[in-house]
Amino acid sequence: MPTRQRDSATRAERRVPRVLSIAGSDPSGGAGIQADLKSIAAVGGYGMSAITALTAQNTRGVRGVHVPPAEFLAAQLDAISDDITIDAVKIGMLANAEVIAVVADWLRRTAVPIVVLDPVMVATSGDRLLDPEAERALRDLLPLADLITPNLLELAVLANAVAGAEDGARTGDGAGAGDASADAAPTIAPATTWAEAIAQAQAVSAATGARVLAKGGHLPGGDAPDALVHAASATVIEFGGERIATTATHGTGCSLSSAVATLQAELGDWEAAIGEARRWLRESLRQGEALEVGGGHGPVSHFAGLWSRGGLRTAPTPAEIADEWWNGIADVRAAIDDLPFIRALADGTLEREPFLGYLAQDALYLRDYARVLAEASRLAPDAAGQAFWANSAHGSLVGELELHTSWLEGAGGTAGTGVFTAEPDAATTAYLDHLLATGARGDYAVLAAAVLPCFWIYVDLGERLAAGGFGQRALDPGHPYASWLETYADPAFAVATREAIELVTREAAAATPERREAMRRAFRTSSEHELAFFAAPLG
Ligand SMILES: Nc1ncnc2c1ncn2[C@@H]1O[C@H](COP(=O)(O)OP(=O)(O)O)[C@@H](O)[C@H]1O
Ligand SMILES: Cc1ncc(COP(=O)(O)OP(=O)(O)O)c(N)n1
Repeated sequence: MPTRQRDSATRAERRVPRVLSIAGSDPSGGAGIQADLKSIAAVGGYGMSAITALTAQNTRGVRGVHVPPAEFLAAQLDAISDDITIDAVKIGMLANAEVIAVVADWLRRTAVPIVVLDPVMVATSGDRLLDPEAERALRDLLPLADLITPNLLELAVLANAVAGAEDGARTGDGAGAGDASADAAPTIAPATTWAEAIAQAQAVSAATGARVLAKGGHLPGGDAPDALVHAASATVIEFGGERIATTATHGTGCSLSSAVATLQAELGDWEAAIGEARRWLRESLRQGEALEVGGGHGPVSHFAGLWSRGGLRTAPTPAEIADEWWNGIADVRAAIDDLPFIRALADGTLEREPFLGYLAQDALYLRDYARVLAEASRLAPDAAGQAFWANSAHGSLVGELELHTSWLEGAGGTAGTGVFTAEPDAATTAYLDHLLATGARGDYAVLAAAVLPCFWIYVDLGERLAAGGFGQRALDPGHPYASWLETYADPAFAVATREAIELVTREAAAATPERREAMRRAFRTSSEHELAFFAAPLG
């Protein structure tokens, strides 16, 4: 047998591999192309399928097989490869010698970097699914694969076949599958020990040049090991694992091989790809029975892990989150608008004492707010977030405190020394406690949501004050607090606020529903503190 010389470990990694399954259809959805497409998607690939055969089967067994003309399979394969770059191919059920010839011809013409061949040859009952001619054709296809993934029965057939091909040896109780004169397939004598299975895998790997994944799903006992065997490098990598007690094992071979093809295209490392595929399959096996599909051997639950970790609902977009959060504090915003402090600030009737008291509390607030922003910068997952919050911390300290100091100098709070001596009131303390505690909990997303209302509510108020939303007096240059009101409408702060909203809502869109809800709660709580803060001077 010719061997295939290539080293797939050096291939470039692909984040979302484009993976083609060449396999039969299982209308019950547990095996064949249906299982392959689910598996490819579940482990992060883009799945495609060229159908070799249609079966009529369910979880209890196969009732019939219809094989469309082989030329139509060739047309499917060419349609895909003429247009799409294929990162990996998984080959499953190949119904007859003609179909195998089409696949072999297409593989030789198409430079697919990764080929995983699951030799679907024997039903779990032990019945042969391929006639002797097809078995011989399949044997010739083996060297075109990078990885062959037989179960114990198939491994025994392949080992007999390669032994028969090399020395004409007869094994089992009949002619080897490689014997062209044999019309009836011999009874299969699968390995009875794991060591024997590994020896068979070594023989198949040596004869084909491909790696062989010997699968222990059909072994008796409490273990379900697999072993990656590569004769050329004399390596045997074992993957141990307890057998999972479940009847939902239909399509495990299909699912594993397509997951391995996908992960190999992403990771470029067979051991890592198989290890990850097995972890995913075992998680899916554990949840299979919960699907309650069929009365026989049901399917594995291909997406169980994703569903439990990522949820089932589509995540809202950042813009939708912004709308939801902003509308969710409409009551708080309306209450702020109605505050005597805001009304009096707008129409210029606010007494100087409560105004300066407000500024003093604001200055105290901003000092710790800057610390909280610096903590957000420290926790930010990327440089953009890190820089944004660090700049904001700087702006909060320098810009705002300078302005406050210029208003407060000599006004009692600073005693003319420039050193601020006022004490934080209850509203300021409560607000800062909330922010500092959120920062101390170390969840960046929740902290970022908590600091957002101070940007957003402030800018919204400033823009509406500047637009005359609270009366024309706020626009009058003779207004007693005109220079202060100008800071509310600072365009640079509006730009920073838009950036803050984008940063936070993008983080929320990528978060789990639970985390997003924690963010929303933090945002709402800070908004309520904003209300209390504005209410305090006249409260
Ligand atoms: N009950 C089980 N518990 C854990 N792993 C299993 C179980 N049944 C099958 N597997 C795993 O599923 C994969 C497919 O194995 P196998 O059933 O031997 O192949 P096939 O589906 O081709 O007959 C292997 O990784 C095997 O170890
Ligand atoms: C259309 C089709 N292809 C393959 C199989 C067998 O799948 P496999 O994953 O090897 O199956 P189990 O023996 O684990 O069920 C099939 N049934 N149908």
